[in-house]
Amino acid sequence: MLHLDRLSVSLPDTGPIFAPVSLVVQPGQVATVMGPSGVGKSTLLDAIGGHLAPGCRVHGDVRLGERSLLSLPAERRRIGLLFQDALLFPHLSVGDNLAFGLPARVKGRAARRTAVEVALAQAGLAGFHDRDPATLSGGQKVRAALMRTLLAEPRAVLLDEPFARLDAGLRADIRAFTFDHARQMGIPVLLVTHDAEDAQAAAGPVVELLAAEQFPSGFRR
Ligand SMILES: Nc1ncnc2c1ncn2[C@@H]1O[C@H](COP(=O)(O)OP(=O)(O)OP(=O)(O)O)[C@@H](O)[C@H]1O
Repeated sequence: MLHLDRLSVSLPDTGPIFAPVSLVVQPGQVATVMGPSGVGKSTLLDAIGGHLAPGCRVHGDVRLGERSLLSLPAERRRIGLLFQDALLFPHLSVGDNLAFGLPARVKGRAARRTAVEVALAQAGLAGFHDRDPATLSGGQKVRAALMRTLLAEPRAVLLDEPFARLDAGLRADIRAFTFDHARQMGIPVLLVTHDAEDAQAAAGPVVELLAAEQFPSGFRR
């Protein structure tokens, strides 16, 4: 279970930028965060993943199970991330991108290659191991990047508008593919989107981030 408990973020020179948000995401559930552009949705995900810029401060708490994540560095939180941009490392082949996500305990060239080939096949990308990521279509890139994220066996996944660049028909397919895979892993998923159809398809709780100034005073700590 991913639990946001009155979570907000201060930037280096500001008070909290959005009103505190509380949310429980159960394993296998996809929750949605919506809100106007610039309100702080990506910043919220950065706070959960441990990727805030120096000088930013987190208010409230983020727990995975019973454990607060806030004292852990990003690499120990085991939170998977999937963004709209920079989905794949351009200097690595598609297969090596997926291998990058594999945990160290999958040892040996052959075992790692097999794990990657299985994931590529699951993503409908059999035979794509040696392809340059630049040659993939938008939907193929999202599927490959999702598999890289899931191969790392994350304990929760954060999705920051990963479908935004896809056209409408493809978007529904890739969205279903993403949610199905995340649900199969039985982990909590948090989706940032501007699209009400994304939120409907996610079928989990929806929270709307409000700018802090819309929130009654007395919140600043
Ligand atoms: N490290 C930082 N230093 C200063 N300001 C920052 C920093 N990171 C984010 N911001 C600012 O914080 C605010 C929230 O940005 P964020 O990208 O989280 O919004 P968003 O809701 O995800 O927007 P969009 O929907 O347009 O992607 C913006 O005003 C942004 O410029």
